[in-house]
Amino acid sequence: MTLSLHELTVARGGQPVVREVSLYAGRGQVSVLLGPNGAGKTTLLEAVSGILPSRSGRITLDGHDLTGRPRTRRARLGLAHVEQSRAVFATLTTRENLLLAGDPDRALALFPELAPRLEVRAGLLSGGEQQMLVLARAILREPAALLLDEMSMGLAPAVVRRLLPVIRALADAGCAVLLVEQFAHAALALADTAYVLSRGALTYSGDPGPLRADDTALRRAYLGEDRA
Ligand SMILES: Nc1ncnc2c1ncn2[C@@H]1O[C@H](COP(=O)(O)OP(=O)(O)OP(=O)(O)O)[C@@H](O)[C@H]1O
Repeated sequence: MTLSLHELTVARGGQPVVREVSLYAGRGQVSVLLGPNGAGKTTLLEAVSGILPSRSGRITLDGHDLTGRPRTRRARLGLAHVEQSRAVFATLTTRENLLLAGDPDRALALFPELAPRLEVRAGLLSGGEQQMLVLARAILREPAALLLDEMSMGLAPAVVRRLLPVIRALADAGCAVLLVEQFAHAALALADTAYVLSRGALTYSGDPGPLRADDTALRRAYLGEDRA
């Protein structure tokens, strides 16, 4: 499945905060969306999954037009969104949280760390364990495309290093992953394609190589000095 945005514009409080953004997240690929705070990354993901309406432009998933469709319809077509809020059912156990999405054993194959925590209420898990749970729940639903918003926020670098290969493996299994990340270097190391958003518009699209190789290129894109 390919997730495709064509000249997507999204407004917040009457102001466009994502402006005519076109990007592709291909099947089997990790596409990374970087950019400074307030650039519009979360807004863009929320418009793609249907939390927010888009003002103009088009969103398609493998040719199916998602634009204007309700969130549930987008999810049924295979689009999953792991939000920044890292929402788990806090009063349910880890096992119960997993059962709502699929077979807990499959989740444990991805994250064996959760095995001793199965009977613990999800609200009592550490931040890293909660993120594993949230990711496992999304993966159990076998999404065609997965949007990940700041998965690593507030987590120790060692935990982030643990999560990123799982994302890579998910893409290798055929999922189209669109990853919003603060840890630019770690995300770029994983990426097949990179996009940089600055003040609502794309300033870089394509090969992550130049951004990996040269901090100046990344900084210029963040500052909006390179219009793609
Ligand atoms: N609920 C809201 N109402 C009005 N404006 C908002 C709202 N949420 C965010 N904004 C504004 O929209 C713009 C984009 O914010 P957004 O959260 O999408 O950026 P971001 O790139 O995800 O940043 P961050 O990395 O800080 O999460 C910002 O200028 C922000 O102030």
